Amino acid sequence: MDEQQTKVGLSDDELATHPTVYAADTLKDQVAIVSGGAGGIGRAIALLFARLGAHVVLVGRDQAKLDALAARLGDKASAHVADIRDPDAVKALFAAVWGEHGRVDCLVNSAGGQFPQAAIDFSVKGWNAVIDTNLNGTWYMMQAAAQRWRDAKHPGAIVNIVVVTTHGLYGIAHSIAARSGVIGLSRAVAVEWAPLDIRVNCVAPGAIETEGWNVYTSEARAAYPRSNPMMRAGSAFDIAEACVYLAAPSGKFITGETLTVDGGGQLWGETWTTGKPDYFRGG
Ligand SMILES: CCC/C=C/C(=O)SCCNC(=O)CCNC(=O)[C@H](O)C(C)(C)COP(=O)([O-])OP(=O)([O-])OC[C@H]1O[C@@H](n2cnc3c(N)ncnc32)[C@H](O)[C@@H]1OP(=O)([O-])[O-]
Ligand SMILES: NC(=O)C1=CN([C@@H]2O[C@H](COP(=O)(O)OP(=O)(O)OC[C@H]3O[C@@H](n4cnc5c(N)ncnc54)[C@H](OP(=O)(O)O)[C@@H]3O)[C@@H](O)[C@H]2O)C=CC1
Repeated sequence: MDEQQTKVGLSDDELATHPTVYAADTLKDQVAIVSGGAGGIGRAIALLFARLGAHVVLVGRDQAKLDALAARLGDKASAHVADIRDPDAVKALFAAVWGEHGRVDCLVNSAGGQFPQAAIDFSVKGWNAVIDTNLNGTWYMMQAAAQRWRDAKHPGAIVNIVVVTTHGLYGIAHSIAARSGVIGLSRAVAVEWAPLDIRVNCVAPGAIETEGWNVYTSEARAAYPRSNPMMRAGSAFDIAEACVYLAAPSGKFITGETLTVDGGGQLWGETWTTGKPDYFRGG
């Protein structure tokens, strides 16, 4: 953890007024569950989905954080505390939301994260914490959403926020493993759940400036904007618009796909979350 716990990324006011390509009624009357909904990327998603007409159910572990954002959004949002790693809590969440709204149209899984560390030093507990959060937790949410949609004969769309697993992100091998699992899982159930009219896609963000970056040192963070050919970081709003694209009718013929939003970082550039080892500096 860095000593500098600074505010990074766009403010709520900036997110709420950022120009968008989408029409104001794109998600009219829909209900969207957003895990990690009060986090950096999740709150951008929540603010945009609400702007486009959806009611957003914000999910996380911190009631006060969720309540603060829900208060800002008024009747466009509600706050539900749940740890996605607890399958019973996840079931209770879906029961409560269906009971309250009688529908869910979309699930965005943005809850997740990891700590940066050389893989060779991972403890069993640390490995399990990251796999449990990012793979198991995401799965509990996906399955609970799909079971409800099947039982109600209601169509649905899932968008899983993952990381770029192909190239260029070092120091978080546990998370790469978990997210590769989510991408594979999404491709598998995209087929199994097509008969249920459920689409499942992923968004893989590159370096997106959010408060989530506070788990990295200032040295590592300073290099992130130079980790792609655009030579800048992306914003949480870029990810929010990608999620709308996949969740809304614009994505109606897309399933099992991973949309990478990384300024080309998977093609050129490297991200060392633990600092670049001398070995790779050349010389
Ligand atoms: C461009 C860059 C890419 C950016 C990508 C992003 O995602 S940005 C957004 C990123 N946002 C985020 O990543 C935020 C979300 N991240 C998190 O909530 C946590 O990182 C979590 C996913 C591990 C969950 O943790 P949790 O709630 O389960 O609990 P816990 O904290 O108690 O840890 C459990 C165990 O893990 C181990 N361990 C943990 N830290 C370290 C460490 N520094 N060192 C070594 N090991 C560590 C340790 O074994 C610990 O147990 P111990 O030894 O304490 O008994
Ligand atoms: N920012 C970036 O550059 C990138 C981010 N990502 C991924 O995008 C997603 C969102 O990241 P970002 O918004 O930046 O990070 P944040 O840390 O800001 O947000 C993550 C959110 O997840 C919630 N969360 C974590 N664990 C749990 C849990 N067990 N149950 C419920 N909620 C949980 C946290 O809320 P609380 O702690 O209150 O429960 C937090 O609000 C993450 O999966 C991240 O790894 C991927 C690539 C790059």
